Amino acid sequence: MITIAYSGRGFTPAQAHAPALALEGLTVMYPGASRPALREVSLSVPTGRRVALVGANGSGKSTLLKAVAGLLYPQAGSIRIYGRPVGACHHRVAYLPQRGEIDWDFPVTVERMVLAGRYVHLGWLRSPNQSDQQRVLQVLEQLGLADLAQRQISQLSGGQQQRALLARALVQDADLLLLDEPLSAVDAASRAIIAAVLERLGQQGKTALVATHHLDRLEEEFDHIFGLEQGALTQVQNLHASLEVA
Ligand SMILES: Nc1ncnc2c1ncn2[C@@H]1O[C@H](COP(=O)(O)OP(=O)(O)OP(=O)(O)O)[C@@H](O)[C@H]1O
Repeated sequence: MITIAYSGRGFTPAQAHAPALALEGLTVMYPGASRPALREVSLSVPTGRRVALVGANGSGKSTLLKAVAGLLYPQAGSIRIYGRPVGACHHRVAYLPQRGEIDWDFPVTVERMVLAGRYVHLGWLRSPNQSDQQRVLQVLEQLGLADLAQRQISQLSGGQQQRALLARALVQDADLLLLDEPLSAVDAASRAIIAAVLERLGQQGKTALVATHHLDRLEEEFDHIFGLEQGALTQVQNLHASLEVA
């Protein structure tokens, strides 16, 4: 057994040498659907890798991320995160939903929205303290959002909204990041910022699974590609010969 430190309520054991994520025969069916949205998907993501999840609309990318985030209950198969079942280490997993799933008219500032990413570390009794605030400001700075901290989220552009969502996921200081279309609606400058963030996460030993339709720079921005077609895994590609997909 090993333990991985995190900046919140203590330590949670991770299984020694376990991959960041391991799916075995994962099958998900939405109520009333005629066929599964995910069909017996098995894959393994080693720690510290950036993985692109690609596929046409409706191929199951969001469903896979939601299942790993614990938002959907699979009909069959297993999900292991650092060797543990979903929910055993929820503070370690940060999920960035598609931009369209957020109510951007909700009256809250960018800073408050991003601060919500720290709540997983607070528990019932602790309010955000100065170090939580500092972490938020640091990430806002990193993502070029510091000047917008006090702006209402309804007043952000699409690309700024996308960066605010990423900021909320980053302040969680999770080890596994599940990012659903973080590159949608972003311009070249925002994309460069997000790519730099992903690279840094990899250097810090963090793992990112990213659903994306942006296929032009996969080789520069990711270590592996997983392809989905109608809910089935069709492609596993190792972009860097020196790396091995488990
Ligand atoms: N809440 C839901 N209820 C019923 N069916 C759903 C639901 N969400 C998704 N589906 C179906 O599950 C399948 C996979 O959808 P999913 O959103 O995972 O695809 P995706 O690859 O993320 O698509 P996109 O690229 O458009 O985001 C599709 O056939 C979709 O219609």
